[in-house]
Amino acid sequence: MGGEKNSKIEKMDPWVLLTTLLLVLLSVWYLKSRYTHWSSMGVRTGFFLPFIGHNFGVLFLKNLWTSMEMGHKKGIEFGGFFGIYQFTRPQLLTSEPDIMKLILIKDFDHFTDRPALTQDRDNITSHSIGNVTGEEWKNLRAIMSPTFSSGKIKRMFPLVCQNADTLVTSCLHQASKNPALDMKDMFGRFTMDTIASCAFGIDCSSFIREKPEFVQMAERVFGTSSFSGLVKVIIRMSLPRFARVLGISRDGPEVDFFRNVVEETIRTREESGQCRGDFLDLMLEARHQNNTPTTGKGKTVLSNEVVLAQCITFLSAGFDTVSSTLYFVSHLLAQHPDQQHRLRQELQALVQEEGQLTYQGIMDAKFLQACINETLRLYPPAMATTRLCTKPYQIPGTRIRLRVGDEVIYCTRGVQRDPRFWQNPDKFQPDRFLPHNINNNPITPCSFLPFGMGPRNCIAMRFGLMEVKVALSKLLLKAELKLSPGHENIKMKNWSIIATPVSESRIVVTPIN
Ligand code: HEM
Repeated sequence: MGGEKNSKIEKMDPWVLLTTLLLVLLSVWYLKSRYTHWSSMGVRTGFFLPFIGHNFGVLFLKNLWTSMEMGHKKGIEFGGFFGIYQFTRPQLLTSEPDIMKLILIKDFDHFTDRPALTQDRDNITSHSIGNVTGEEWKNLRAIMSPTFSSGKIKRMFPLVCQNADTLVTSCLHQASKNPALDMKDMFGRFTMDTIASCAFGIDCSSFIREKPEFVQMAERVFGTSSFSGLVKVIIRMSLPRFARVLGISRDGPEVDFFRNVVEETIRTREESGQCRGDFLDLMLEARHQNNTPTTGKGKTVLSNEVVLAQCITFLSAGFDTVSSTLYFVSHLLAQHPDQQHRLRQELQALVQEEGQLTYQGIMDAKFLQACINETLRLYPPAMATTRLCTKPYQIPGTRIRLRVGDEVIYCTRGVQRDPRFWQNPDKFQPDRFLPHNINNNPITPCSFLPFGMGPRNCIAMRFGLMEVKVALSKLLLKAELKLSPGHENIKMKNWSIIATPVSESRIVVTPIN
């Protein structure tokens, strides 16, 4: 047998042998040059596999948030920095708020971009404010920011109240048959109706109609809440050419559906001059202002295609974040009836004072804000904050030199439960966010950042908070929330990029007389 093998090798074409040897040597050289990136700067990496890098963690760990928390702990164990390879792409995880403060705020001009979800310019997402880079992002953010000012958000208060009233009526109606309601589903419908109304200018009526077309198409946009969705995102981000070959970076039919909706609405509004005060109106207003900046190519930034990209972004960035937060806060209040009682008293006092819930009353309510902050600390919907190095950067006090394209990751969930910055980090204690407690015990900068931080934070923070505050307040004024047997603990989807409760997450809703 051995002799047969030797004779096979002897018979091999010397060119084949030479090419194989060359390929092996090239692979070794390539891997060595790739995988010494962090060790050459003294950053520890722990165990990883050639070509796959640290991605094996995603395959063997139970869920995404555990991997985030482990990453944060590794960062602490390794002296503040954990060098990661996403396949061969280097990512630097830091566990230190001081470093993140430099990256997100002080030295932001070196980190203006976020790793793009897709680099394919044919994909509508590539025009999204969350994805565009450099000057294009600066221009777009400058145009869009006024759209999210408190004055403009206030104009949308009645639209949000209308949808919250429908949510409460539907909850009470369903609770009269079975009080253990699937609140993930109810909050999902409220959020969907609100985005449909505020971003697309249409009435979705998802409480009345079973799965309207808008909802079916929106669900395709949220394809990231499964394991396969997560794998697609990783491939799109790390291996864009491969993603193109596989056809997973192309727009799906849902984009055509939303394009038709947006173009039709724009046409109707331009013809009729009708205004609803929603995001679409505000973007059209910005477009019609003479001073609309242009891109380097002389194209208007807010073309129909760009407006469509932002509407789809509001849908993807604003759906799970808001509906999950509503679920988490309701669950935590059902778990802590004393805190629920305190919050209801604050809301009842507001109504007594003003005769009804007002925008200002809700936005100024201190204990309401504290309960939501504490929920967002324990369950931040976006589990990590990421930035891309856009200008070479030496991290002060270290040997770490970041090159253009290197990625920095910070585990929001890890730092927000880090005992170095929070007492009783896993306990729900809204009081820690009351103004007098913050004055006595200030929050470490960058240890609480559910909406990100710095110039590229969540542009819609005020709007998202308003949605959560309005829906929660209206619900608590009409109903008591209690834990449902079998649903005592929050169960989360394992592979959703946005922290999301599993389907059929129930809470008992009892009307208050
Ligand atoms: C509770 C609700 C929400 C939470 C916790 C949340 C959280 C976040 C976070 C963590 C980021 C990244 C920030 C950073 O990198 O520093 C972000 C960005 C963003 N969010 Fe939100 N978000 C919420 C609601 C919304 C809503 C309702 C919308 C749209 C209507 C929205 C639109 C966006 C957009 C467009 C960006 C990208 C901004 C940019 O790159 O300039 N978010 N959000």
